[in-house]
Amino acid sequence: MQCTAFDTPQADALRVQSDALVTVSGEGQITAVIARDDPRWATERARHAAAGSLRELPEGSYLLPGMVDLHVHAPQWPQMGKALDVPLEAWLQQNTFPLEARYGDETFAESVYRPLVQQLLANGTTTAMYFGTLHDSGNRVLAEQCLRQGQRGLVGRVAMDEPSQCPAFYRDVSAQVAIAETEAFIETVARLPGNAHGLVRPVITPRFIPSCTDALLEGLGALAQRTGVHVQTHCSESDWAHQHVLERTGVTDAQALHRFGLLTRRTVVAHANFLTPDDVALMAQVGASVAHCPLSNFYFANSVFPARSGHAQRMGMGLGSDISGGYSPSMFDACRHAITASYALDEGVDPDLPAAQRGRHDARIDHVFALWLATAAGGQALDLPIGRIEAGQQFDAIVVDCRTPDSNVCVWPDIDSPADVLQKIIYNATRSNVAQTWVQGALVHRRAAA
Ligand SMILES: Nc1nc2[nH]cnc2c(=O)[nH]1
Repeated sequence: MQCTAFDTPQADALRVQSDALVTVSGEGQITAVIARDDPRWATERARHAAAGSLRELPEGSYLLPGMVDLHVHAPQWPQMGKALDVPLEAWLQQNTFPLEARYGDETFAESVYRPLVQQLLANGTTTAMYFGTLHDSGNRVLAEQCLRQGQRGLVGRVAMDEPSQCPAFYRDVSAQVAIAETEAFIETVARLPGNAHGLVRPVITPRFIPSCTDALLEGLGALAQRTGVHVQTHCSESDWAHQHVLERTGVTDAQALHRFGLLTRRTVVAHANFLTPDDVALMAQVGASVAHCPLSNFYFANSVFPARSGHAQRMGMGLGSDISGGYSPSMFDACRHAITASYALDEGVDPDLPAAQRGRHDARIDHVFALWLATAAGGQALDLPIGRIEAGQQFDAIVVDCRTPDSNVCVWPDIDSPADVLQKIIYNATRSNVAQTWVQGALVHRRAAA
């Protein structure tokens, strides 16, 4: 592909590769990114042009790494954009558990998961880490939809067995059953037809400590240690959730998860707003990561996740939409919310306080950091070679077209530098700018012609 590519190899480093040739193997791996002034550029371009394998992006279109959404509740898709006026603990019981309980019905699961995967691809999300439900059949439908539509998916069979927190209609009958079914789902995913390259992966998924018994957490921790598969859960999300775990276990979420064997290099904990300094050090030491969900944090988390300081302390992190605690499927929106949230944390929000006491300074992140969170950092969190446009990475990428007639990204070529264009993309791109979505070298979504 002959294109101008933007990516962020590090948190504060934007890389612009202008008019480069990105070459991709038959297996979908980037084999080289050849700069315009490299002597190989002309010969490689001519070779691909003669073979009919050259794609040239038009003026005004740019290549970006595909978006990595580290936290999506797939069964909550029908609930996106509503029911956000109650606190987390009420929202779970009143709205979310009754909806999630329906996914034993495969037809219903298909009617939700097919458009979900389609819409996320259309928004530029090439990798999603999904919470499913308790139901083997529904979770299999989700994994199959990822495979069929070509999305990189990490799919978790949710485990939750604590009777005081989970209603009888949506609860594992025992820790043993939840552990056995999680293990069976790991096998199911490995054996899915068409999944030989591991495009879809299973995830061990205790919902969060309040909804799991110690026996379940211990069993899933042992399974994580034995299999090495990814782990996802929620951690210290809100005042209520954080206090609940402190009272029940005597330690913080992160420390309890560690004791249970659930904090690994391949663990992603969502939210994590109330991590203590010791928790951050523990996360960094283990190599576990946070799915920063800036939008849903405004509704449920009572605070802003301090991404800048967590990164300074070498803790892994990426971005999550947290559908449907977050109401937007767009990772461009997640980038914007992450930036806005960081400004709110930095400046503070209560005008009655003196300026010096209002905020937590040095908390701001910018659009480059936000793009890094949504791409390279997400890939690093998942321990997968995705998120950058360079040799050795998978060709998971999106083409952003700034000249589509309904674009909110307005570029003036004689005023805007390439870095300005990228900034405008992060602030103003919508789904209508996502012209193409590529996963592992395959074109998996193309915007419909206007
Ligand atoms: N945001 C969010 N937090 C949770 N904590 C436990 N379950 C959930 C969930 O579904 N969404």
